[in-house]
Amino acid sequence: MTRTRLSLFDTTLRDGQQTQGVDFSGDDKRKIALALDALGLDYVEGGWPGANPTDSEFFANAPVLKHATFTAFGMTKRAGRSAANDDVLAEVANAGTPAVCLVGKSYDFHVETALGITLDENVANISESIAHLVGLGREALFDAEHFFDGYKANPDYALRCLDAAMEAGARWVVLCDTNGGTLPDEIAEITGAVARRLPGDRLGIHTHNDTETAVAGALAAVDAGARQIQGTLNGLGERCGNANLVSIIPTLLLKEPWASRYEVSVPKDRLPGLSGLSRMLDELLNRAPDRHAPYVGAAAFAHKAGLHASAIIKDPTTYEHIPPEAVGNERVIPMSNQAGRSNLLRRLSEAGISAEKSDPRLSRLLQDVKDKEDRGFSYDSAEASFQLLARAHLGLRRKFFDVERFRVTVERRHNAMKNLVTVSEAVVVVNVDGSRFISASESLDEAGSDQGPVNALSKALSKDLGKYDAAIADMRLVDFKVRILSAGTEAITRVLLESCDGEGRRWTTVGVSANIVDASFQALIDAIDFKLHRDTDR
Ligand SMILES: CC(=O)SCCNC(=O)CCNC(=O)[C@H](O)C(C)(C)COP(=O)(O)OP(=O)(O)OC[C@H]1O[C@@H](n2cnc3c(N)ncnc32)[C@H](O)[C@@H]1OP(=O)(O)O
Ligand SMILES: CC(=O)C(=O)O
Repeated sequence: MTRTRLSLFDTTLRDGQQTQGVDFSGDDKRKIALALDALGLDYVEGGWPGANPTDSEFFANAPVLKHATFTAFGMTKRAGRSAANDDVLAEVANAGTPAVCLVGKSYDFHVETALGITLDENVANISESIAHLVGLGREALFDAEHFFDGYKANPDYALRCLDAAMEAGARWVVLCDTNGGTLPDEIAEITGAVARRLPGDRLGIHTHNDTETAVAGALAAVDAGARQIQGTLNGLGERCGNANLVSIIPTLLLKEPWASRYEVSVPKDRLPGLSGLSRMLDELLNRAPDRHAPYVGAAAFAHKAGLHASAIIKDPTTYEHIPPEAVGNERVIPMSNQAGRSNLLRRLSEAGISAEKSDPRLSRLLQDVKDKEDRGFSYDSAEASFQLLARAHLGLRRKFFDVERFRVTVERRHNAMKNLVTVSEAVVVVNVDGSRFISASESLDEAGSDQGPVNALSKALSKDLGKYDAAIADMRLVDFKVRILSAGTEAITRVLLESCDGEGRRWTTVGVSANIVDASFQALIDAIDFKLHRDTDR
């Protein structure tokens, strides 16, 4: 069967940049554009030249893409001037990209209310803007803003706008569900109606995730005749985001009937790079990756329940829709109160700890995990603390250091500049091989900002561990989560700490106590202990 070619258009650097809280630097943009190109996307939209200095500079020093068509974004010209004399359009065209995508109105309400011009003027603006770009030798794309809402209100006018773009030479006209409120069945119905008028591969789809159906809407549009999908990495985008290409790409390559019906520019053998690409974007944005993201999330192949884990060990296809390696992810069998011996054995083997299934210590370990989870511990998240607990039960836990005592004080005082500051001070006394080390630290960073009591404790604890100083020198805390839980009639605090080392490895530890500082200290000790076990066992 001949497969139909779909075009993949990435707008992470434009619509993704419209996400609240996302602010790419020029360097971020370059890294992302090159990574998208390496994955094999057809188009990389870099932003809006002229809209802000970062985008202008990015286009002035454009990355050299090997495969993708580098695309600038802009809007149709304003009424009352020619396309050649519109300064906003001129900046977009002057970026010199091989392709330009222009957004334009296709909803009569928007033309009259947002632009305040006549319906005919808007059609002329679309037509003249696209013709201008084509005259400059550029490939032109037309993003028909609010197309679905416009079609429902006035189908003749919405179609007239598309026709104007097509007749002026647009390579693609893209139906945009700008407000994200159209559900997949309606997207399919309207896209189908348009596709019957515009056969061939010139119709695209651009969905937003306001009803959490952006991916489903994009796929429904393809089924109905759209041949280009616009989307973003990790579903970034205005408000609730755009269609997530990190979900769409593996669906098109691995799922039936999509894989047999359609062909995309991303080769299947590059899919294992997808999880890394998704995490790289989060890293650039300094965001914790979504653990539950389909395909690429750390929990996307985590099998928590005992029944699942037991079957997975016999055959992974029992509880997995695809092999995790296909998208560069990995299987995880977490430990928790939902676990049985199968989870336990699998988890131990992944940690490089061997044990016989009949070993009676395993039952005691399993019971201890369940008892501790009942008291608020969470070994499902805190894999490193689980490994230390398992080592303790199996007689494999080494004693690197002993904490004799610690003290933390929190003080609000005036500093030398007469400003009120809150400062925490911590003192920790540890024993290493019979030698006693006393360390003190305070919570102010180099800029004089208070980083809190746990930071002071962490610095004091890692300040002097004698012969282990070098082994923990590259360690840092990257995430700190606190949750108040109830255990019986008491409120207790659970602290989850995520640590990282110079090689980029991350691990999570847990502490539970009625006292937040004590809970944090337990998690800190586990974090250091885990690193020492791992690095000194290598
Ligand atoms: C659906 C989408 O997501 S489209 C992408 C939207 N992205 C962005 O807006 C991000 C980048 N935008 C910007 O930096 C700025 O809005 C700029 C530089 C483009 C324009 O800035 P300003 O000239 O100050 O205008 P402002 O942002 O206040 O308003 C937009 C103007 O564009 C006009 N406009 C909006 N869409 C169109 C269109 N398709 N064609 C022509 N004009 C349009 C509006 O009517 C408004 O003009 P008015 O104030 O004279 O009514
Ligand atoms: C063009 C665009 O981003 C939209 O209509 O949503």
